[in-house]
Amino acid sequence: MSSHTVSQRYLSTRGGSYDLSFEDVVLKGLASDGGLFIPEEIPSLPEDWASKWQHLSFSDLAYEIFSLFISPSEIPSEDLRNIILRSYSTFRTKEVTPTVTLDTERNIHLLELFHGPTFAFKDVALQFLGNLFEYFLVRRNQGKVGRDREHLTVIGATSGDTGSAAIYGLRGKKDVSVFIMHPDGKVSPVQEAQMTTVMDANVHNIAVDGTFDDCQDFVKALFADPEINKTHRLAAVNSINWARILAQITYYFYSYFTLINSSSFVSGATVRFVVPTGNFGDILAGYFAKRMGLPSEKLVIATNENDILHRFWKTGKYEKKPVHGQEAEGGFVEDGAKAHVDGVKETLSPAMDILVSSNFERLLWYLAYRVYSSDSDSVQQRRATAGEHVRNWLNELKSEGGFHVDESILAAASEDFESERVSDEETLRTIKEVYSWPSPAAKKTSTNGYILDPHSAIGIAATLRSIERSPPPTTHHIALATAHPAKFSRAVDMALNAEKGFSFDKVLPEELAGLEDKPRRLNKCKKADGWEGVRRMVIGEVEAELAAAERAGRRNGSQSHS
Ligand SMILES: Cc1ncc(COP(=O)(O)O)c(C=O)c1O
Ligand SMILES: N[C@@H](CCOP(=O)(O)O)C(=O)O
Repeated sequence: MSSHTVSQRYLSTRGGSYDLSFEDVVLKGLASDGGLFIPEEIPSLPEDWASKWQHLSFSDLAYEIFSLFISPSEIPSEDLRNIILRSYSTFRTKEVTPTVTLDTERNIHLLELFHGPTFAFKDVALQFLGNLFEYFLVRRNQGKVGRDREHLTVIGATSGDTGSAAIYGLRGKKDVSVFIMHPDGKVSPVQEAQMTTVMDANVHNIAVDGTFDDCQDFVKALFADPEINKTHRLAAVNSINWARILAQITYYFYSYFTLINSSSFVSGATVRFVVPTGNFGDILAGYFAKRMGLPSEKLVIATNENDILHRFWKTGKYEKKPVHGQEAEGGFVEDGAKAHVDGVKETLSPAMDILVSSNFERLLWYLAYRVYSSDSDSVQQRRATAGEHVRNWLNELKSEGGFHVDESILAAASEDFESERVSDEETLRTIKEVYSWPSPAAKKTSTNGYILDPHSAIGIAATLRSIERSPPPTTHHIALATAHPAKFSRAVDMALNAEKGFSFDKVLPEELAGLEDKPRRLNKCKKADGWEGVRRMVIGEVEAELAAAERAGRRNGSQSHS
């Protein structure tokens, strides 16, 4: 796929092929058969990529990567460049996603992904996606007024970070309403305040008395519902949306270049990325980067105690509920003192309290494509076979609560990935330990040591285990720091409150100070009312919002976008 042919088309992981363009899949989110969109081809890198891209800025690099997937016939180059520049101008550092060194001896680096508006990695993709939605809508709505204007109803589920990043990416944008469901009381206080203190009329928060998985199920049910799809154009902000994955590919390349441009990197050394994982979106972007040609020896999945992915890599079984007492790397899966809600354990890394990882379906398709087709099959046959396997696995997950893959699939999965499960206890220990490291990264902070958020700490704990298998000096580990510690005061305080000179106030950026005291707007929804209850709420609120916008003359097409 070159940047100057027509844009490539997209397939569904469940076997459908709808001949859709990039714009179609971005606006549609989920395929009609319930599957996730994947590009027909994973583009390979231009021959001179390493020398040509090595010193590019983050935005220029993003442009080069996105251009391999989006042709100028869909988004003219100048427009794509502008969207990218606008998206990353909101970040607090010039590098957008800097990589810092935590341990010079052991070659441990941290890819800091929390310098965007909401202090989490989601900003990298959601600032871009927000501007992309706006771009497509402006183009589609030219010259249209009132109810003729296309209006997007964005629906998302969050365990805390996607919600705020989506809200900040979409607040105040014309022709878009955004509805974010979060599990009531299960996101951190800062995350909840970030979402619910945004007063723009197009932002709607819904607290569901269930888990993140319940919210994610509601999203998928709404996308599958013919009734709301007839009257509303639904769009997705979760990583089911292909644009989320695409945008996350950039920082794997950018971090790789930061590392090889540094004096600590010796030619021929290998790189491993370690990724705190829940919904499997972030690490899937790393998989695409690797498949495109980025030299990363392994991708290490780091889960918290909600370890469905880790259990898969150990056993080949993808099962919602762990068997009580089942053996797992790093300990036993057992109830302990904390609550289990519908199979999800509440941990100190709440953004990863996820039972079923939605993007895993995309990887399953690639594994089935590779393992189950023979060279004599046509590409169409191979795609159909992969889709059929994914459909069967997902049906089994729905009906039986799990499925089992054979050894060849597990072996293929293990070629690119390893996995680790990290307990709460180890998370706290890691935050404390890293705080005491005299690292180059610590020197750049205003605190006495480098402070990890609990999700990033899971990445470092997994890194320390991965180092035993793949030690320095030949291997460098880049662990992804997915959120700023200020978002997760509970874990950070628990780990560091006994440390001399530590005070949480020093961690809190001015943008987040006082947020929790601001007025809030939020609706509540009972899990028992099901996705139909959410549907009623969404339809009612969109109607009220559009009527108010019409009364205020905001749907006449003349007002510029924020
Ligand atoms: C802070 C943080 N770390 C890690 C993750 C896991 O990322 P993914 O769901 O893409 O696997 C999330 C949520 O998704 C998160 O919010
Ligand atoms: N951890 C996420 C969960 C949703 O994941 P997504 O990447 O699919 O949007 C969150 O913080 O909301």
